[in-house]
Amino acid sequence: MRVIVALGGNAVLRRDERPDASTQLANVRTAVRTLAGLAGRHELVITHGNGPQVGMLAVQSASDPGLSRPYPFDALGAQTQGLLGYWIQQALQNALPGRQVLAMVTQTLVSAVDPAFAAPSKFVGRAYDREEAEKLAAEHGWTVKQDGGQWRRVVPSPAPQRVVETRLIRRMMGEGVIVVCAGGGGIPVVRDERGRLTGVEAVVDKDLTTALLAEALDCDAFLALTDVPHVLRGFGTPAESPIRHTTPHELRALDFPAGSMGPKVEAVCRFVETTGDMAAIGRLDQAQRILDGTAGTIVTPNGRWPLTSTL
Ligand SMILES: Nc1ncnc2c1ncn2[C@@H]1O[C@H](COP(=O)(O)OP(=O)(O)O)[C@@H](O)[C@H]1O
Ligand SMILES: NC(=O)OP(=O)(O)O
Repeated sequence: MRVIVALGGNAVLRRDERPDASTQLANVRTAVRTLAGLAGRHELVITHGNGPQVGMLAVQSASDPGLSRPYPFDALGAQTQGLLGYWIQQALQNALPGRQVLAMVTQTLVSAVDPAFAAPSKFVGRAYDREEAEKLAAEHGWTVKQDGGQWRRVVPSPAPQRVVETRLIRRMMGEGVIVVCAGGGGIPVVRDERGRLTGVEAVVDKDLTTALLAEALDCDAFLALTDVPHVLRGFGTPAESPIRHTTPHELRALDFPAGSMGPKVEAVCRFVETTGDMAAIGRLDQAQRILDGTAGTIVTPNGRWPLTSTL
């Protein structure tokens, strides 16, 4: 099977952890144990989040007295692709001697007139209490929003339209290379009327970009891997219960929070609706069990996995 895996931000940096390089690298090495197992059985493409990291770089840039203005988010997104791509690539090379691994810097095309530019929604960086968040917002001109019990900065997150380097990713896969790409949803760029690309101030949702790429690369399965074993019905209520096997239709009838589970559910539904293949949301360390059908929230056109006829 050709499998695309979107590695959640939580896999690299948990909310309760300090963002030291050593902590993130240790988490990447743990994540890669699972990914290396998948690569032994399947053709694998890996994408990853960058919310915590891109927010941290933005804070550093905003507080640098030597700069006349902070670095724009396309540049910060490129930095996170380089850093996380490097860690993932090296950990995979060490885990899979003899396999070719390539972390690519990739751009994601968005529309310059996407309404998301006027309505920031993507959480980046660490969480603050309300007072601190509002103080930082006033100081730096940020928009902040509530994320669970805390507050975080939000930035525009336009819809991904195409991964610019899709053909090159496909070519590398054809050579047997394990490709790491579309990190942080890809560096957001727009194309002008002369075909030239320019970066824009945004952070694209990595699950939505992964769905797009999964389709463009003819993947058989799309796994959105995070820190929860299932999507929960009634999340946060006493009646919450895991959704195990489902359809896009059933999932779309439920409500999910915009900053976290919402885009994941939207991404897996789109992939299944467009391709008729399988997508799933679940815990990173259960990735192979998800593909076997014994873990995670598995989404297929008829709610069955492995796919069987309903006739
Ligand atoms: N209905 C739900 N079922 C399960 N988790 C949910 C649900 N709604 C929100 N969440 C939250 O979504 C989080 C995963 O989303 P997110 O933090 O964006 O993941 P990642 O950064 O790993 O991609 C979970 O840790 C959980 O707190
Ligand atoms: N860019 C992005 O979607 O990052 P997270 O998954 O870390 O939020």
